Amino acid sequence: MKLRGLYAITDSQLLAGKFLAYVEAALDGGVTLLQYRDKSSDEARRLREAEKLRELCSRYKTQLIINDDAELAARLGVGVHLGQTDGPLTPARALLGSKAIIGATCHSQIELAEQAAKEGASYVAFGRFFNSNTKPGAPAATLDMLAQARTRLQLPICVIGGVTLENAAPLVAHGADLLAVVHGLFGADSTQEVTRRARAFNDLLKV
Ligand SMILES: Cc1ncc(COP(=O)(O)OP(=O)(O)O)c(N)n1
Ligand SMILES: Cc1nc(C(=O)O)sc1CCOP(=O)(O)O
Ligand SMILES: [Mg+2]
Repeated sequence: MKLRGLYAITDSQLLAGKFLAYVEAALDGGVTLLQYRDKSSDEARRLREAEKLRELCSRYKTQLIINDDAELAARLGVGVHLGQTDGPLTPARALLGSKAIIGATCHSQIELAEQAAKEGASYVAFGRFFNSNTKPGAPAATLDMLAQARTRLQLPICVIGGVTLENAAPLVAHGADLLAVVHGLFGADSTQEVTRRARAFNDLLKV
């Protein structure tokens, strides 16, 4: 499967009180990957919420990705996204199997992406491209770096960090396959607006 489209990422604070309604609204508009990102240490809640998301994703034929936690991903039979300090890719690939989607954070370093490709990543993620409400301190990445990465890498490229409908077009023009978005998607006043945004992000990626 070609990984291209909207990559929706959940945020427990932003989605408090409307978690499943907003996620379903996004899925309704079209989501290629949905990442469950919860930085709390409440493991029971994480398992409960991830199970609900797996059910929703299966209904909408969307792939679920768990942030940070390869064991939870293995327990649910879904994919995982690992940052540079979240554990190595090779054992995660062995744990999850050859078909699982495994993503790797590469900040703005193409060498990290080449290494991730060798270790079995399914996609590589670069960022942060713009100011991010969700992760203001993430290291910055540039469009020039993205264009260079596109010429050097065969893997799908994901971009992240402050991505909105207003600023995403140049990212696509410079080689992005997956637009990873928290606020630019879920920071909306209604479920209808979430669905509209999801459709509009996907339109930007149609070739
Ligand atoms: C698609 C995607 N790209 C990058 C990240 C960031 O991962 P990481 O650097 O491990 O930071 P946290 O998200 O764990 O705070 C991501 N989650 N998803
Ligand atoms: C989780 C995350 N990682 C980033 C990185 O650059 O690695 S930026 C980021 C937050 C993305 O949320 P928003 O779309 O609200 O900016
Ligand atoms: Mg992480």
